[in-house]
Amino acid sequence: MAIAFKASANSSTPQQHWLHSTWEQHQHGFTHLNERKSRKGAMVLCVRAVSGKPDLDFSDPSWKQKYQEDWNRRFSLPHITDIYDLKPRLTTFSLKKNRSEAGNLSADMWNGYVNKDDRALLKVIKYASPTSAGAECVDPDCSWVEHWIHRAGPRKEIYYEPEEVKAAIVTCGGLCPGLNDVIRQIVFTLEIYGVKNIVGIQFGYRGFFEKGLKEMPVSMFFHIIRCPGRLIAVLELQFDDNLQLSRKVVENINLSGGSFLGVSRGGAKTSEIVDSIQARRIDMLFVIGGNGSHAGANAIHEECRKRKLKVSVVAVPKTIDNDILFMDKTFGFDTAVEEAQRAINSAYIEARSAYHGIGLVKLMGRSSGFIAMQASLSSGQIDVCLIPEVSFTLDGEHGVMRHLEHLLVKKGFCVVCVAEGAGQDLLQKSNATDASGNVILSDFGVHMQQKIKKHFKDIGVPADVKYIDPTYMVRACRANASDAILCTVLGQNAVHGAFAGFSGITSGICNTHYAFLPITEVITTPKRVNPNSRMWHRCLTSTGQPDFH
Ligand SMILES: Nc1ncnc2c1ncn2[C@@H]1O[C@H](COP(=O)(O)OP(=O)(O)O)[C@@H](O)[C@H]1O
Ligand SMILES: O=P(O)(O)OC[C@H]1O[C@](O)(COP(=O)(O)O)[C@@H](O)[C@@H]1O
Ligand SMILES: [Mg+2]
Repeated sequence: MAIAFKASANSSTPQQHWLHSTWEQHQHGFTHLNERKSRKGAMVLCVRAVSGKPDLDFSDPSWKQKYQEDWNRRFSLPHITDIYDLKPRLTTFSLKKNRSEAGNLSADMWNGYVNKDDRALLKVIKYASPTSAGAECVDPDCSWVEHWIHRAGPRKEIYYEPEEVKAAIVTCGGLCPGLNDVIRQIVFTLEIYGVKNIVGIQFGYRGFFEKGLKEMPVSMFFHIIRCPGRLIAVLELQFDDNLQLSRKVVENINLSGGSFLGVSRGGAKTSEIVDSIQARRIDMLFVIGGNGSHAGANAIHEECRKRKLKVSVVAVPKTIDNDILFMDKTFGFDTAVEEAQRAINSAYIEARSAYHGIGLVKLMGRSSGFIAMQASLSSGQIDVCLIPEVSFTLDGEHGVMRHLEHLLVKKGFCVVCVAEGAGQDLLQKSNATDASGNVILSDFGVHMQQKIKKHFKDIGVPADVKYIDPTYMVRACRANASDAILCTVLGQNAVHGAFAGFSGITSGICNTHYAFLPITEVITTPKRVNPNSRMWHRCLTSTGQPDFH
């Protein structure tokens, strides 16, 4: 496909405008309803939250139009034609196989492609008041404002010649159930377009430049070994530079957890990565990762633009923490919640069977308590759930300890679930970070265990504390059915996005619809549990716990 550069490249990061972040403030409960009440009254502070940006003037009759224009601009998808004069060609992705008719349309008219102007609404509730549970308002009157996002899926026209494409896949950050399902679907879909040159990058971004880590076309064997009472399939990988990723190679990788390509933290050297992309002549890069990986993917996308490389960088959000903005959920989260049930159930059984038993479970979630909240809700066995988004006190009349005393009197036992990032304000801070720059948290689970033991000893009440920290067990496993389906759609859509010519985008499920979003918009801050949301209130209803203040 012939390429001509445009005279002036568009600015590719439409962001940081006057309205930026108001939506996030609301979506993530930065103004806790109780805090608002106790300080100035709910109405006043909610308004303060949305009008935090000085340029947001609601007395301007055209504020809504300006807001929506700004929104549409922010959520427009960066495209390779922003820097190239490039004509599309008809897609090679055919939906018409063996199809004679679809609904009322003749076979000729029906094509099943997503129109480039198709949009989905991100939010569908009209809140009557800023005090409504979970209200996400733009202005003090909670006016109805449409937030449109782009629909994902195959387009009729594409911007790459499939036979000339070299596509690369990389998985970064921590493990997450479903990584292999996404890799597999990306490979399948690329092949259906007609791509023959597909490679895997080993062990995250460092696979681009670290010596000894080559592109990863591999051979794969399953060995069956027999343990007492059961058969275990062990995946053995053999590295061979001459093989390509193909349907045959990845066909069964979804049967095991982890990442077929390997993952790692750190090693985000954008310039070296793009050197490597250039040297390897990669046209499409699929980055499967969380917030950090997305920031890296966007930096790669920007650098490719700067160097005027025709490369589509498309991300797929992965994280068991479910902490990516705008997404209904990220793949792996459901599975992690399901796995967490085992730990909670064991803690319940231990506590229930002991005299004054107290079960304590710590679950992953460094900045967001979604896993702890959902696992508490789904298990129905939790009496107290503590998450990073909601502050609490341990001591005193309204503290957690007093409530545990009360539970022992009332029920004879209790079970507590804490998120990894909870109660950090009660612990000594460490300045340590991991290789990716994520802060290493103090261990609240261990602190809580010691605290409970000491408290009951001090007051002379026997308490049998059983602490369970399942750590990696909630994520080092195969995706469940619901996550496997999500992975399938997201992986396929990522390929559709790349062929449609987008770059610097991610593929997600938002308000039940599959969508493409600019990466810049999803990485502004981690998504967090909104303490004013119905879901958190449901969790409180279920546990029966009071406010610990
Ligand atoms: N702000 C950033 N810009 C560029 N790359 C980043 C950034 N933050 C993290 N990365 C890189 O992304 C990769 C994954 O990040 P990490 O935070 O470990 O996991 P996750 O993607 O799951 O959040 C790492 O290689 C890391 O170096
Ligand atoms: O020990 P590791 O591998 O760094 O992983 C721990 C972290 O992984 C997480 O699951 C999040 O990982 P990601 O950010 O990679 O999705 C956190 O909940 C937890 O703090
Ligand atoms: Mg992260």
